[in-house]
Amino acid sequence: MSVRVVARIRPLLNTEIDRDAIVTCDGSVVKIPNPKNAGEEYSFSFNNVYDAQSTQQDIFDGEIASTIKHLYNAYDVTLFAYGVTGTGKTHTMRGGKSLADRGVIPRLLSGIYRRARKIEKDSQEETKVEVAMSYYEIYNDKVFDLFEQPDKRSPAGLALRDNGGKTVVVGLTERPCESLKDFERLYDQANMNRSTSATKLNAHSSRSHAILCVKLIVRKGDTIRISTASAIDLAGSEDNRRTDNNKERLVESSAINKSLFVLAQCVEAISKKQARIPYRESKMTRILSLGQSNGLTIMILNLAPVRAYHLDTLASLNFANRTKKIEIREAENEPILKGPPRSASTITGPTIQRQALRPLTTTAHNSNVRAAAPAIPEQLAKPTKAFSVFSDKPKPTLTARTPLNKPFPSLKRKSDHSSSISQFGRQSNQPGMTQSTIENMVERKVTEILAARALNQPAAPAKDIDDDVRRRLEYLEQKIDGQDDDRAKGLSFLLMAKQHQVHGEDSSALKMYELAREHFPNNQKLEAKIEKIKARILEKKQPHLAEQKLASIAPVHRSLAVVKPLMDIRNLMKEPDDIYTPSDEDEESDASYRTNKPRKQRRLNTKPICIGDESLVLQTPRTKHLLSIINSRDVEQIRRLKGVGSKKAEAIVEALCSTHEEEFQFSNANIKSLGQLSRLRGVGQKTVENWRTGFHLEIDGI
Ligand SMILES: Nc1ncnc2c1ncn2[C@@H]1O[C@H](COP(=O)(O)OP(=O)(O)OP(=O)(O)O)[C@@H](O)[C@H]1O
Repeated sequence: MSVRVVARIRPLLNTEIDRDAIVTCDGSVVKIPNPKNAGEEYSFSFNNVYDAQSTQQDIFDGEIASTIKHLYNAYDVTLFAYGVTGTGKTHTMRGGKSLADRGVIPRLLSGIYRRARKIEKDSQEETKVEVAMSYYEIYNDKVFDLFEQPDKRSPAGLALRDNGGKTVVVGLTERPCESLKDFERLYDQANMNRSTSATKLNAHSSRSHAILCVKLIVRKGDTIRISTASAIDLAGSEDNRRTDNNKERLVESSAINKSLFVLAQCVEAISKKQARIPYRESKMTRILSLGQSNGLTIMILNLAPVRAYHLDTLASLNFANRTKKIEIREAENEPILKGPPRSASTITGPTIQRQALRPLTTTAHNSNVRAAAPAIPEQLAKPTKAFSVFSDKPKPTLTARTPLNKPFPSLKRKSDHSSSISQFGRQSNQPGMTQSTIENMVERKVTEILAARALNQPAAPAKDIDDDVRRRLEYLEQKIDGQDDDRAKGLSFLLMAKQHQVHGEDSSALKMYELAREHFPNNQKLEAKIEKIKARILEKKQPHLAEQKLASIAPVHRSLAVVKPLMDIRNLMKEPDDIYTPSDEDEESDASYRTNKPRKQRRLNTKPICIGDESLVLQTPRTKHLLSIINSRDVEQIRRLKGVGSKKAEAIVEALCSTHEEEFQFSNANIKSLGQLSRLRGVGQKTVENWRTGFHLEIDGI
């Protein structure tokens, strides 16, 4: 099933006037004029469109009410509101205080409790339903628990971890909610902790993405079924040229724009079937993992009807158009069979519970049926990416199942879920899984798990360098490990600056470059960049200056001057960072290995240190650990590296011990670098990179 995308056009606000309205709808099609040619109209078709007269009840009845029964059938549900700032996302998701104004979240909860009471009553209390919630926000790319007051938050926020292919927030509070009243009290209280402020475009603008997770637990006899409804109110993108934002607002808004930019890139990559989807480039996209979760996903595209939003609205419509092509596999969560008596219920315990790791919109908690399958490690339940993309051509089967203007079709539960294949979680739904595929999968997972465990063992100390050098290396490594907060901040300003530049927002880009300045003092490239942008802004303000400048250029160079800005933009898109040049100290040794360039000789204490044929360069903990595994010559350890079976491990050890391997005749034939390792018989660069990245370092951002 594809992501269901519905649009909602908000009414005109008091400050807006009728004749400025440019967005209209016709059935399930949104229409908007071409900004360059008012006579031409663009049409965007969605699963449904709600016009300005639509009420909160209409949206709930049309889109959300039907998801309640899917939740009770153990499907996860993800709802998210997307749109420019001030288009009505919070109004749609949360809404106002009066009964009629309540948004989809309180209505969803109300429906969940109503059904719970009915199920409990009909089963004469044999079936029990419990509800728990967690609620957090992503503010300036940091995750904060909304059950914690802002002044008590740790400035670094909560960490994200990958757990069996799912992104989890570490240390999030989960609270049981026994009744709708309970929920409303907690929800209102948590919303007070949300980061909002007045901007020029919205008096109560949300400055963060808010993610509410409602966990539904249905116990019947020995079976427990858990599903999660995630409701996400994304912060709105905004054009800083229109907002007059001050420095703080500008930083917030750049973080919001950056995450939405990454989200758009993810959707673009998915729709182009690219192998790499840049989920990890922002916390929001990591958490949302659009297209990766099972169950139902509904995106509500909020639109303002007026001309002031013209270009933004077009951008949103284009984004939504691509999003609707993402296909998500529908899969219900497996039941958990009750094992030995539970020591304490996860829900009915003390009022506040801390979770070490918890899945967000995902199904991990259900995918292991331990009583039935004790021999399989639980990490095997890690899912593969579950998305595929439709082509633009409509597929008849899909149209039949997801007709326009119709809520979700009913989802049939598959009857063979308890077969042995179901131990593999989402994989169990894939048709045509042969025994050997399963075995390969098991082997791969076991290898990954063992490699991850191996990584947690302390690295073998390098015996072949003197203490002084080791101390120096350790100091430098610590510096890199700590990611030098200041530098990281500077880099994020640079990234934001570039994003603004790509969008042609020179003034905002300039502000960002200026903010980066204090983190990279005396950086000549940065200073030059700032000067260049200043000149460009001036040129825009005083075009005659630009004309004079152009006139003074020889004709052959003139065309280049016109082409150059375009090339600049292309280069910007290509190059991750052209300003920050890492110093010798913090450059990873792996860089030269990856680019195949001749290794730069690096200096520590001005003295080059040579071991064997290579200069000693800094190695990341990951690289060091990989080399220590290889140099152990232990088949058991090497076998655990990604993609290495017993046979390959033996061949590697043989190559290492071979007297013909002249490359490794130094220092007891230990491998000193990734480059050297890649030249080992039967290895190669790709394999090395695979091994290196195959480790599951449970460190945020790696
Ligand atoms: N359907 C609607 N009916 C009536 N008023 C609406 C509707 N949608 C939005 N509004 C009003 O428009 C204003 C902006 O809405 P809202 O705060 O929900 O926008 P938003 O998209 O969440 O903005 P931001 O991203 O800045 O948080 C509010 O005053 C809200 O009450």
